[in-house]
Amino acid sequence: MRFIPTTLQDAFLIEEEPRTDERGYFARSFCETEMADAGLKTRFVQHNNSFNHLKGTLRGMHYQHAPHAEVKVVTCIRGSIHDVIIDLRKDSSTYMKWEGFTLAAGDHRQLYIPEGFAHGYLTLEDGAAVSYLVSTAYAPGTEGGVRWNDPAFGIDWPVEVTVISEKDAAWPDYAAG
Ligand SMILES: Cc1cn([C@H]2C[C@H](O)[C@@H](COP(=O)(O)OP(=O)(O)O[C@H]3O[C@@H](C)C(=O)[C@@H](O)[C@H]3O)O2)c(=O)[nH]c1=O
Repeated sequence: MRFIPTTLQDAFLIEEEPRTDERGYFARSFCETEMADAGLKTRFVQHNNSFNHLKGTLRGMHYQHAPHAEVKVVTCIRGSIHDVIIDLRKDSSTYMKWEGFTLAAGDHRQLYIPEGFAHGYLTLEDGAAVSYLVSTAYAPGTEGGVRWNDPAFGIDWPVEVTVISEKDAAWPDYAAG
């Protein structure tokens, strides 16, 4: 596995290193030893899947407040998505910065998202599916969100947002502290 720094402190792209032969390939997508050596979290308590009928579906931007903050490791397992993370850690050198990544089925890439980040994604094609590990149990009362088009961040989305939940369309403007 390769751990590629992003522009955001402590967030990484994880690249698998497939070994190919006439049958296809073998690749490690999770390795406790390699991830611990890279300083990453290795204990996860949920493995979630989400499927989206249509291109232009946006989910996010979500986080859980401390002490329920989550590390997430996100993979696109069908189609492709544009995945965006925002660093909301006030003590971070990259506080309030965001970065977007295209993830596609079969690209051998995962996005490692630290605690204290908001996370969301936009589907780039119909039928896109996402699979992700989370390090902390779902705690609905502790959920927070940033609206996808909040001017405080000015996130650049590559396709039009056409499907979004009422909850995600209504997150209030971010109050920077
Ligand atoms: C996230 C989650 C939701 N649910 C329920 C609540 C609700 O009835 C239904 C759908 O929930 P949501 O609308 O919040 O699902 P969704 O918008 O897909 O939420 C997810 O978005 C992405 C971007 C993330 O980063 C995830 O952490 C998670 O917040 O599933 C669970 O039971 N367990 C869970 O862990």
